[in-house]
Amino acid sequence: MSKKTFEELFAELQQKAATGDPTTSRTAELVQAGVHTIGKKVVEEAAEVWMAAEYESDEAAAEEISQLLYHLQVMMVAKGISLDDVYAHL
Ligand SMILES: N=c1c2ncn([C@@H]3O[C@H](COP(=O)(O)OP(=O)(O)OP(=O)(O)O)[C@@H](O)[C@H]3O)c2ncn1[C@@H]1O[C@H](COP(=O)(O)O)[C@@H](O)[C@H]1O
Repeated sequence: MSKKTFEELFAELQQKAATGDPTTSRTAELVQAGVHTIGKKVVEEAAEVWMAAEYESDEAAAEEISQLLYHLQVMMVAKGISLDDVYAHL
C-alpha cells in the first residue's frame, strides 16, 4: 500500500495539473475537463462514502473517503485554492 500525506498528494496533483498528460494522468484529465465535471465526481464520491459507511465495511468506507479526498483536492487545484486557504476555515 502506498502511503502519502494529504500535503504530499496535493503537491503531486498541482504538478500533474500543470505538466501532466491528460491521456495518462487522471488529474490532468479532470482539470482539463473543468469544474463542472469535477463537481459531479465530488458529489458521486460523497454519496459513495455515505453508502459505504452505512452499508459496507469500514475498509470500503475508508477507500471511498480516500477517493472523495482525492477529488476534493482536484477541485482545489482546478480552482487555484491552496491548502492554507482551506485550513484557514478549519
Ligand atoms: N489518489 C488518487 C485517486 N483516487 C481516486 N482516483 C480516481 O478516481 C477513480 C475512482 O472513481 P470511480 O470509482 O468513480 O472510478 P471510475 O468509474 O473509473 O471513474 P469515472 O471514469 O466514472 O469518472 C479512480 O479510477 C481514479 O481514476 C484517483 N486518481 C489518482 N490518485 C492519485 O493521484 C496521483 C496522481 O495521479 P494521476 O493524475 O492519475 O497521475 C497519484 O498519486 C494517484 O495515486
